[in-house]
This record gives sequence, C-alpha cells and structure tokens, in this order.
Amino acid sequence: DSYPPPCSSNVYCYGELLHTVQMKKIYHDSKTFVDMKMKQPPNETLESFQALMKRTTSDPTIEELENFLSEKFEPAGSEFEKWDPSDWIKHPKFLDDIVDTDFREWGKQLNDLWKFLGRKMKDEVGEHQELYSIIYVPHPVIVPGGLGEHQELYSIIYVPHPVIVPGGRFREFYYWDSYWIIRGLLLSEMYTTVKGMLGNFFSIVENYGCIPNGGRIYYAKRSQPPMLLPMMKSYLDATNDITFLRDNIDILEREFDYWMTNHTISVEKDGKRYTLARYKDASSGPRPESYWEDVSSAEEAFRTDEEREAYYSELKAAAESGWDFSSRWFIQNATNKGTLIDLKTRYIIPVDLNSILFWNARLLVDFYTRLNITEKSDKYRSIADEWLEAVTAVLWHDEVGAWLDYDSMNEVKRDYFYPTNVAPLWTGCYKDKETQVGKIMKYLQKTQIMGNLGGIPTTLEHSGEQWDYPNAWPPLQYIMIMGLDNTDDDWAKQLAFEMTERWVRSNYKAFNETGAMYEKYDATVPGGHGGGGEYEIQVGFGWTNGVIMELLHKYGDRLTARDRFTEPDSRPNYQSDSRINVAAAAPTSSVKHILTGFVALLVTFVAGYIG
Ligand SMILES: OC[C@H]1O[C@H](O[C@H]2O[C@H](CO)[C@@H](O)[C@H](O)[C@H]2O)[C@H](O)[C@@H](O)[C@@H]1O
Repeated sequence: DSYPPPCSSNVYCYGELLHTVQMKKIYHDSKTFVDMKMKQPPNETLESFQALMKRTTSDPTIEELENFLSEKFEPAGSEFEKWDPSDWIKHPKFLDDIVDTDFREWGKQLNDLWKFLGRKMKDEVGEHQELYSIIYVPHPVIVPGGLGEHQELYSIIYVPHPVIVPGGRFREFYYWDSYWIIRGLLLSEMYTTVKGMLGNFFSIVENYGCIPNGGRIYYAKRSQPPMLLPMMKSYLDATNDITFLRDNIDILEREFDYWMTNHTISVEKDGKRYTLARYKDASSGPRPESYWEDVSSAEEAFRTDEEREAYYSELKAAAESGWDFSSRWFIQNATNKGTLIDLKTRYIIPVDLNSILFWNARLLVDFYTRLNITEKSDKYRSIADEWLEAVTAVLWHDEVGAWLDYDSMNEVKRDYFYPTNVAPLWTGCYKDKETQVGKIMKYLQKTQIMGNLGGIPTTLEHSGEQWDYPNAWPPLQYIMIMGLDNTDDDWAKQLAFEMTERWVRSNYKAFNETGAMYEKYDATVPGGHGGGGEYEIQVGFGWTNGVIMELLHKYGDRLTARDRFTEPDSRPNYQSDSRINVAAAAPTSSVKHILTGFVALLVTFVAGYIG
C-alpha cells in the first residue's frame, strides 16, 4: 500500500522546507520546528524559502536558515494564551482523607500544578484552521474563500476548550496521557475542564474519524491506546452526567469502530481463527517531529526506499502504542533482541491494547444499558464475549501463568516480563479470575520484579530506549497496581499496596530533592528520574501527577512518607511481603539526578511562560 504523508501540509509534514530545516539540525529537539507558527500563509512562506534556496544554490548556511526561520515563524508554543481554569479550587476534598501531613501538602502542590499545565488556544487558531487539512491532496486546491485566506498557519489541531497538557516539549494534548490527567482533574473537582477535554475529543473524532496520538496535525494518521471510553466512564462515575453521554454516544461508538476496522488482524491458534488488534499507522515518510532521527537511522541501515518506508511505518506504529521505543517491539530471530531497526510493531499482538479494547466493548454495554438501548448493549456484549475468547486463547498461557504478547510473524508467544502482562486484571478481561490470579502471583514472584526499589521496570532489557529497563513509567505502575488491587486476593492486594508505597515515596523523594515531577523514573534508584530514548527527560508532568493523586487518594488512610526500608515499621506484626520482595538496601539518589532536575524544572517553567 502506498500511504499519503502524515498530513497535507508541505511545511509541517513533508517537502523540501521540512527536510532542509530538520536535516541541518537547526534545533536541538526536532519537535521544535514543527510546533512553530507561520507568520504568513504557507504559499508565501514557501515562496520565500524557494527564493532562499535559489540564492544559496540549495545549500543555505545555518545562519541563513536561522534568519529565515526567525523572519517567517514564531517560536514554538505561540498559539496559546494565558488561561486560569475557572473551576480550579485551592483545597479539593480528596486532600482531607490523606492522613500523612507531608503527603497531604504534596497533594495540594500537585493540585496547584494544573494551573501550569493548562493551555488555551488563541481564538485566531480556530479562525485559521482548515479542519480537513489532514486529508492529503497531492496538488494545492483552491479552497472556498480563495487561497491564502483559510490556509493553515499552525500545526496545532484546534480544539474549542482548554486542555491540560503533559508538560515540557509536550505542549499539546496526548491521547492516552489524558486518561490519567482526567482522573487527577476529577479528584481536583475540575469537572468543567474535564467535560471540555472530552468535548474536544468528541469534536476531533467527528472531524478526523479518530483521536490522533497528540494535538498536532503531524500526529493525525496514528492514534494512541484507545482510552476515550474509559475517560468518559471516569467522568460519568464522578458526575452522572447522562445527558452528556446521550449526546455523544454515537461518537464513542465511532471511536471503538475505528479500532475495529483499522487495527484488527486474524490469528490462527489450535486450528481456530481469532480476531485481535495491533498498532499501525497509515502514512508514509518519517515522523515530522523526529524527522532527523528517523531519516538518519533509516539511511544508515537500509538501502531501498521500500525498506525505509517499512521502517518508518514500524517507528510510527510503535509511537501509536505509547511505548516509543522499546525492545518490546523488536523481533530478531523470534526474540526481543536487536535495535530500532528490528522494530516489527505491526506484527506483535499486544496484551494491553487487546484488553483495553475488551474494556471498550464492555463500556459500550454499560453506556447503552444506562441509555436503555438494549439492541446495542446486546451487540457489544457479544463483541466483548468474542474478544475475551480471543484474548484467552491467543494471549493467556497457563504454563507461564501470565498473558503474553504474541508474535504473529513467527507465530510464537513473547515470553518477556512487561507490566502490561497483567493488564487484563485491570480491565476485567479474564475468564477464571481465581485460578488466573493465583498463577499470576507465582509468575510475578518468579520475575523478582520487586527487587527494583524505585518502581516496576518497563522491561528487563537494557536497550537504551526509554520504554526499557531501568525506566519506570507512571501508567504502567498504575496498570499493575489497579490490576492487582481489583482481585479479591489478599496477597495481590498487599502487593499492590507495596508497589504503591515504593512508587509514591520515590516520586516524593524526587519532588523534595528537585522540585519536579518527571514523565518517567528510574526503577533502580528511589527518587531517581528516567532517561534514554530520543529526547531529554521532561517535567511537569500530567500523567505522573494524576497517578500520584489517585494513589494518595486510594491509599491515603495508610500511606506514609517515611520509608520502611530505612526506618523500621512500628506497626504490630507488620512484615514486608518476602514472597515477592527480594529488595537490597535502597541506594540514594545521585547528585546527577538532582542537578538534571533543577535544569529540567527551570526549562519547563520558562517554556511554560513563553507558551
Ligand atoms: O517526540 C517523540 C515522541 O514523543 C511522544 O511520546 C512520548 O510522550 C508522550 C507524551 O507524554 C507519551 O504519550 C508517549 O507514551 C511517550 O513515549 C509522542 O507520543 C510520540 O508520538 C513521539 O514520536
């Protein structure tokens, strides 16, 4: 298949200008250029660029390009204006249930952070947005109103309501991040903000047919883990706003449909065929926001255009998974060894995606039941049942005691530890809860993952990629903790609490030492932040804050800031769970982490103010 570029803009998504600016590495972070607003319509910007190329025989110096860029573009983030959320309150009720006073104060500071992470678009963004700019046309067309008047000056996707963003270089909404952000906002009682964010997503599904990876046109041809329905469920649980559900149920159904029609493949297991989903992207070319990284690695490793295109597709499919990048998507001789050039994301059937899709179907049953539309609730019940059959047949392994990703290229299970191996416990995607939980607990014991004192690592592979060892990510801690806690098993629930203690204390230590909340942490160093991958560690940080707020809320009656590993517990008969706990003494966080933290924090706040 030959796909169009990631969007129709020949400034932001493909073309000579993008290629020249990105390959000359004018900006340290490739995302900077594609987030900059044009001062003039694209045709005028491109005309000036052509003139520069002619003047310099197609080889402008860095200085000439820098001059061109500062003359024709505004700095990244200039589409936003200051926004004070009207529903923000100083002391949301959830704080009152946190018994530890240090943690209560921290929860209060996290509530304050929403004000730094809120973004509202200037009205002019909506006026200049061409809604269908993502639909690629090979040649310019005359749009109603004449060329120039309605041309895209921005890469931002216009949304009518303000959003809470992850932070740092992530200046726009991100699809799956928004789930944990919304859960935090609901604890902060910011119901209007949440309703606005959901309203934004609904308008995007209506106009674009799916929710892009993030709020930029260059993300439009790939999505991220399908969390819109769980977001709606969270909002409904907090508000019972049935009218909002009734008004938008068709859109929720459409989002589910997008995954069912665009991402499914058929797999044969023991002579039976099953339908399951995997990640994929529908565009050609490198990621515009990581253009230099993709083109350079492709040129070094591959000789033909066809090979390079296949590689770009794997990179974008991995970005759609939210795990960009990870050895989880490498296939080399049917193993997880290799490097980025071994990415085969499209051939791997992931446990988390498929258990989330099961959850989506079950939520549609729930939503239609609430609306008394029996025909539809029956329809989604049978889809959910079928999906559960498929997940169990293809992804559950009795002999391992876990769900595992499936390699459809080599038709083998991928027997590697990932926190997502227990995602079905989180989404309720299991058949025989008691037996499966018992086996899962033994599996976790065998992996010795609690030997990591800063949190649960993403994988056990040291690849240098950011979704690998030793990084620990907030959504993955959440999936494991909530999954284990959902069971009726005492041992599993106790383990969920111990994981919570470690995670919360590690985030708290980092916050105390550096004043920052990070996008990811170091599983091996309590209080240490993560690293690796293709961009610098970011602070802010939307999903991190949301996860901590929820854990402080859920376990607030017994969580303490004091660390049991360094100060003995005074509770009678209390013992850490030695069946899974094989922890060594806790190393202290390094000076390097502290310094990086200060620099990162400074950069975020400066960027926030500029934005
Ligand atoms: O610019 C590189 C990549 O950055 C994003 O991915 C990371 O940040 C996101 C926002 O927090 C998060 O959702 C994702 O899981 C992270 O890996 C972006 O989503 C990628 O598409 C992009 O190529």
